[in-house]
Formats: sequence, structure tokens, C-alpha cells
Amino acid sequence: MSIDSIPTIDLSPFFTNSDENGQKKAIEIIKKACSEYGFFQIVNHGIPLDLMSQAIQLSKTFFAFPYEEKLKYSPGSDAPLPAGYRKQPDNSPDKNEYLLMFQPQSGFNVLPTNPPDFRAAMEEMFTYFSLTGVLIETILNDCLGLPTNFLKEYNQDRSWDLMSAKHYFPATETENIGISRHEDGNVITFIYQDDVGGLEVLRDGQWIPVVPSQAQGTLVVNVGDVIQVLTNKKFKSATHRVTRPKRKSRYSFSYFYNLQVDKWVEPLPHFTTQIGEPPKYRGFLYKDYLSLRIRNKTHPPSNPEDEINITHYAIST
Ligand SMILES: O=C(O)CCC(=O)C(=O)O
Ligand SMILES: [Fe+2]
Repeated sequence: MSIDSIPTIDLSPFFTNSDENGQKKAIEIIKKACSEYGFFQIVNHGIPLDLMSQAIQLSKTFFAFPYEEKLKYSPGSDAPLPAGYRKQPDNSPDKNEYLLMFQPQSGFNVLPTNPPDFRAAMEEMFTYFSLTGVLIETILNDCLGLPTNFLKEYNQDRSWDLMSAKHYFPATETENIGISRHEDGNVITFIYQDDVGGLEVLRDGQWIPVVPSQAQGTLVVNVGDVIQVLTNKKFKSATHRVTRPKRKSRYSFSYFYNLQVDKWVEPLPHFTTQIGEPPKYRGFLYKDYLSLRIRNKTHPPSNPEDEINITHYAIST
């Protein structure tokens, strides 16, 4: 497959009820992209373009502040995840700093008051992203031929969704990794990247760049491990990474459409018993998987290849 094969889907048919044909076409392309790639891009997704570019602009202003200023927004100690400002530790292979938030009404958020409009823009982005998540989840439900609203009923609680604004430092002479290779553990991830580039997807052993098109408000969508397990690997959670160019900072927003942590995750009967396929994963409690992933970061194994990922639950055949 060639570089331009990460498809971009126009979602406008889903905002005008009458365009069933347009919806069908989009669903076909998304279905193919999820089973081959686990990655696709969307435009006309309903998030206002001026909000998106304003949010990136404000994030640039925020990250340009002195470190001490940014540290004022360090995460509170009671939060289940570090909501607030963090810089990756110096020994981490990931060279970025970020601002992480839960849904706007969460009591855990520590959001900057400076630049003045940043907090409102982050909250508004969050709200729009969560609507996009519901829409894409509904589309995936259709692509998979699941009963109407199946995924929606399985995944109703938005209080574990996360959004991060990230700033990647320019590459040095000796290293250029921004985020090392990984798969996302959640349900669906959305990425809005600036025009610098650097996001890459692994396909057939090759790193394929996801070419940015910020002006169109293009969002990258990637399927996470939860979908991969539920569908018994019919849909792929793609391996991806971020590399950094020299002399340029890179800014992005990621939205992690997540799952309530007490949920049980296992291959659905639709993709196993009902079609005579053996399950490829054993079931697990989502929070147990999250703890193992957090442990990768707090107690990194000496060999990065030993980091725990979804293959931890794989059933060998
Ligand atoms: O910043 C990006 O483009 C991607 C970030 C990412 O892969 C992640 O946060 O999981
Ligand atoms: Fe990721």
C-alpha cells in the first residue's frame, strides 16, 4: 500500500439525515481502514475549525511560558491520572510536555488561567471531541454489524475520557523520538496535529507518515486496544509513534475516548462463538490493564520490548 492510503473520510453525510448513500460509502471506507490499518482521518466532523486553530495557538502560548509558571498547574495528588501540566522525566524516551484533562466538570482538572482564553478553549474542544467520539463509535457499531446502540450501551460513561495538549521539543543531533512506538489502550483516539508532521503508523514493517492537513481541520482517528479485543482483532489497534523534526516544536491535541474502568473487556460472541472463531484474548477488567500500562511508565522494564501491552492477554494458538 502506498503512503496516501490512510483514507480521509468526509463526515458531512452524517450531519444531514437524508444522505444515506453518502453515509453508506463512508461506512464502507471506515470498515476497510479499520480492518487493514486501524487508522483513518476525518473532515467535516462538526468541530469548528476556528476553535481548533485557536486552541493550538493558545497551547503554543502556554507552553512558551517559563517552566516555573507551567509548574503552577501541576496535577493534584488525589487524581487517578496526572490531570494538569507535566513534562516527561529526562530519562523517558518520550520528549514532550503536556497538559492533561478529564471532562470539564471533573473535580480533578488543573487548567491554566493564563493565557486567559485557554481554559475555555480546552473545555470546548473536550466537549466537541466527546460528541465526535459518540458519532465514530456509532459508525464503528454499524461497520461491525453489531445490534443498534450496542457499543453505546456498553460504553456510556464519559468520566474516564481524557484530552491532552502536547508540545514536542525539537529533535537533537542524536535523537528524534517524540513518543516511542505504542498502541493506544483505550477505545478510540482522535489526534489533531499541527503542520509540522511526525506522526507515523506501522504497516507491514514500514513506518507510514500521517501527513498533516491542519487547515482542513483534519482529525486522525485510531482504533484502540479495547476495540481490537472486543472485535477479536477484526479491527486493528495500530502501532504508531511520533518523531520530531530538527529546529521545530510540534503541537497536537489528543482525545482518548475511553471506557469506564470497572468494565469487563473480552472478545464479543459476534466475533467468536457466533462465527465459529476461537477467542484471541482472555477477558480482563479494564482497570487491571490500565494499571499494568501505568506501571510501564512508573517502573519501566530495562528492555523496552518487555513493556506490557495487549498481547499480555493474548491466547496463543
Ligand atoms: O501527538 C500525536 O500526534 C500522537 C500522540 C499519541 O500517539 C498518544 O498520545 O497516544
Ligand atoms: Fe497514541
